[in-house]
Amino acid sequence: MRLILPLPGNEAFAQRLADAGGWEFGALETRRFPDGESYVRLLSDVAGRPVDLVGTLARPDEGFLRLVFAADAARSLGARTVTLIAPYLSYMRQDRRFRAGEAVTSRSFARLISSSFDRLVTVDPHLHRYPALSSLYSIATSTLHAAPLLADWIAAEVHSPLVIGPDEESEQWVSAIAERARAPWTVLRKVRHGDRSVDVDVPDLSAWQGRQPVLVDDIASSGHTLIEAARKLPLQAFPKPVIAVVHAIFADDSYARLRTLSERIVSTDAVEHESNAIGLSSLIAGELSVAEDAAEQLVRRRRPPEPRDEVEQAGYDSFPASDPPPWTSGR
Ligand SMILES: O=P(O)(O)OC[C@H]1O[C@H](OP(=O)(O)OP(=O)(O)O)[C@H](O)[C@@H]1O
Repeated sequence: MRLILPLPGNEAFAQRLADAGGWEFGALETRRFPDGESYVRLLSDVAGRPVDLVGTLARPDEGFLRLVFAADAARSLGARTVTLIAPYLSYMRQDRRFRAGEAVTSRSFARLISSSFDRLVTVDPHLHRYPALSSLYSIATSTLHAAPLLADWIAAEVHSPLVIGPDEESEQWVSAIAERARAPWTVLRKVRHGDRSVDVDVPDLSAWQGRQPVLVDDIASSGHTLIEAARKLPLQAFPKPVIAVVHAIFADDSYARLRTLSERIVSTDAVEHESNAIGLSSLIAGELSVAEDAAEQLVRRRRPPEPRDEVEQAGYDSFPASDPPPWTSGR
């Protein structure tokens, strides 16, 4: 049976995923040594099983090493496959060198993840200049889409909506949501000047007067794109917009600011946030169930297991492990 293992902070989502698929919900122990290094211990038997590490990657720098340590531990303890379930995939926006000398972090991050996992499952990654995750990641990838769920939420909750995307690049995504929600749609024009600096230009929307604007976006990061758009819509005598996003990062005080500028804010649970109203666990569980065989075939080409080291040969590679592990004492 699949084993769902949550990274710290992802327990609630992982539990919903395990429940949706009828899979075992496992546990990891993590802590910091006094010197700041990470300690990771798997508390569930992984040998011979497909193991799914669940960790949304908002604020990835904080937990990245323990994610890799957990994956490598699962692999060296005999997991059949090790999958990363990252409902939000980080480091997708620095997809080229915008200025001389910059690190193209999307490539480096993909290489690091690909070296520890067999497979990646994610939802609406910010694929702007990459055609697909497979052009970036060297492991099996599944890209899932929240657009139908957003559309169904809009159709059920908003009377007479007008679906609005923040920039011209969102046109395809926004039109698909609007079509399913049986609503008209349009896009605004956005120019980004910096991390927290964007201009949003609202074209003449008078043809849709009387409708409830619904701003949709893939990510609310600094929140400034949505803040600018929400500030400007009432200038054309529209009511405050409803806002629906996939990835609710909402850095700094952007959520509080947006609440004053909007009628309602909702998000998927890809990133845990108080605005979460649209669950993704069934979508992901469906993908894991349907694609299980195909995915396992794809990952057969995984590299051979790492050589067992001396500590493992001393007898601590089988479950349950001795408690406490002697080599961690005295640190
Ligand atoms: O909350 P914010 O900090 O404003 O960021 C969110 C916005 O940024 C992204 O696009 P981006 O402007 O990076 O454009 P891109 O499509 O060129 O990557 C994303 O699609 C959102 O529209």
